[in-house]
Amino acid sequence: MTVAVIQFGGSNCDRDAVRALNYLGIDAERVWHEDGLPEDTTGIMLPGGFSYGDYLRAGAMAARSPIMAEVREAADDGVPVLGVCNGAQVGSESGLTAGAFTTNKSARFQCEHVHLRVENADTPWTEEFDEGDVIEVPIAHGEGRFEITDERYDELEANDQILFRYCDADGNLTDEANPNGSTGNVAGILGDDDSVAVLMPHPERATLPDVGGTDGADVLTGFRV
Ligand SMILES: NC(=O)CC[C@H](N)C(=O)O
Repeated sequence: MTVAVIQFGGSNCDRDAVRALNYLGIDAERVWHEDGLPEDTTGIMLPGGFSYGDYLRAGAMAARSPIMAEVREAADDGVPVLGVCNGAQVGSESGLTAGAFTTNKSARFQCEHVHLRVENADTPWTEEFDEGDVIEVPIAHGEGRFEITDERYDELEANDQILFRYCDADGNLTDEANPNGSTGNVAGILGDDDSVAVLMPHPERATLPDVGGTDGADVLTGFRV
């Protein structure tokens, strides 16, 4: 079982991701996007960073790398795919998931710890949790505000595709707890299949006990399924 952590020019969380996955006993390796997916790929992580300097829109250029067609094919075959932060932006820009991540309401880069409420605990990424559980993980982004049409938002809700929402420490969905102004406090969503997920917060930065919190570990274990 090997998780391919795909590195684009400007990715900067690929090493952290491999380290966090390895710490959990999950085999993972960095894969340069031009090299294509290795044969033995059993999971795919799109890591955080600033692919192509976030030019045009964050994730827009990486989404057009030929490897993303392979990622889509693998996702269609049921290979788990997790996009984190810039990886979430790449996932949404490539159509793996709905909506878009746009400039934070503050118009600033924000680096802070946030609380997330588990909205759907019946997915590979959240099966260690119960619905309504609150976890604490870091965010670090300038373009993390989730935007989507009302119609598509209703579809996401109806299909249980909302994975995490920003909340306060008690699980309340307040405006103050929504760091970037995301529609419906949405922090993470599922693709058409629950084996595909994207989220703006960084579970890999909350996995190793010595770097501040371990609440993200149980998200990454989704790759074990
Ligand atoms: N940590 C990251 O992945 C950075 C996210 C992103 N490129 C932004 O600032 O919006």
